[in-house]
Amino acid sequence: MIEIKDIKHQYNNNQEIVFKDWQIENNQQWLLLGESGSGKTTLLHILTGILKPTQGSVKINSTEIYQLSPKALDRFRGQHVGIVFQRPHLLKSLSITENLQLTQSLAGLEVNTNRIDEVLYSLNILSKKNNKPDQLSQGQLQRASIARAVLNKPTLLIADEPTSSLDDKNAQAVLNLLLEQSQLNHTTLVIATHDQRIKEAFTNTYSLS
Ligand SMILES: Nc1ncnc2c1ncn2[C@@H]1O[C@H](COP(=O)(O)OP(=O)(O)OP(=O)(O)O)[C@@H](O)[C@H]1O
Repeated sequence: MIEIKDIKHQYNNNQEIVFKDWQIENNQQWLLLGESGSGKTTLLHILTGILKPTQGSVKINSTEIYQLSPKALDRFRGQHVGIVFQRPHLLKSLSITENLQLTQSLAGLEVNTNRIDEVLYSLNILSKKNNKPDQLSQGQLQRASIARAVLNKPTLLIADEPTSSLDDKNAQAVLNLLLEQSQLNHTTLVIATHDQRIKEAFTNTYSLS
């Protein structure tokens, strides 16, 4: 289970942002909704261990993540949190497989090429495993970034505005991939968006006002 409690955050002297408590059961799929500037990215950063809030607690599988040392938190994030960014952010000088091997090593896990092949196969890009990122199409790159996010079977899979720059057909395809991959890997999915088109696929929503 993932739980946030009594969270408030204040950037410098700006107005404090208050987040209502949130409990997410394992394997649920949630939308995080909110207008521009309401705090979606801030909350995602707090949830993923990137930004320590001014107040409050975040528990992932009963670990209070902000009570971990910085090193332990890095490792915990590598093993328990997968993030799909708006842009892929893969290392250009490495092949897709090498990028994924790095994702395993940085999380303190053994390199497991069978697992890498399995994930690439499930996302239909196994044939690109030895290619560098600039040899992939945009759609294939997005699949590679989803592969990286689910590789270590994280407890929590987060996607920040994954569809906002896509046309209807591609937005639907990416949404389907995220839903499918979260089920396949038994991972809780949280998608932050203000994209009205994808609301129908979700029954669980957390709204920021
Ligand atoms: N590093 C920062 N320093 C100061 N203020 C910040 C910082 N990051 C965000 N803010 C402010 O915090 C508030 C919430 O920002 P946040 O980026 O979380 O919103 P958002 O809902 O993700 O917006 P969008 O949908 O436009 O990306 C905004 O008022 C923003 O100006």
